[in-house]
Amino acid sequence: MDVHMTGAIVFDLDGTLVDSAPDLHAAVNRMLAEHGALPLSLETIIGFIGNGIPTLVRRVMTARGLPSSQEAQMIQRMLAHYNAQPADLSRPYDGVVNALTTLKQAEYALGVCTNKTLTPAIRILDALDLSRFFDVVIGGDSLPVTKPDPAPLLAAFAELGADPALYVGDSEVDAETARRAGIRFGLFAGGYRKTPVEALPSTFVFDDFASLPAQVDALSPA
Ligand SMILES: O=C(O)COP(=O)(O)O
Ligand SMILES: [Mg+2]
Repeated sequence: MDVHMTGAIVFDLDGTLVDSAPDLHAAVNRMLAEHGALPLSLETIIGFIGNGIPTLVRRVMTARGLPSSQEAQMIQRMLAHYNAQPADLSRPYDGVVNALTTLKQAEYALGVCTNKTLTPAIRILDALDLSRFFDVVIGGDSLPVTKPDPAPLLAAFAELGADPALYVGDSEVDAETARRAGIRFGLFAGGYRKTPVEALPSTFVFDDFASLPAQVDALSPA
């Protein structure tokens, strides 16, 4: 990889670096069971991921017809369940560790910008031995606003202090965030997106992390 290419790359977490839906699903169903409500399927929960845990809980409550007066308490219970077991079932996608290793060796500064609450985000990165790659992690509660507002992504790049080369994410929210931030976007097609890839603005699309370093190398200098 050419030295002149080196800059900063920021990654989304859920559905991009890590297949985290199984632990979110388990925590949701533990929370629902406490309230005497029926469980929801993994597929349903995947459709609710992308805008952070408070929004996930609101979507779950709507699906189960639970009164919004219980919202604050349910968000608190969800966080308690999820923080206790954030990475029992979650795994990095194939090729993620090798791709991060290659990009780090090429002296890219790497960061994470997720809408997931910061505490479980850091616990997951630690549990899956991914924290060592990242110099900054911005969570859904790090700033007063969340993605698709561009502020969290711009804050991640500002902390990294290198030229923004690329944002990598899996969802509609990520594509919109990159567009509003004016930063190139690599769309991982293997995550939790609901829209066809053609409908989302991206610099490139990839479905295998083994191909990511070469895609980054092919970009013009940041
Ligand atoms: O927690 C969510 O809902 C989404 O998290 P993400 O921004 O890492 O995809
Ligand atoms: Mg995501």
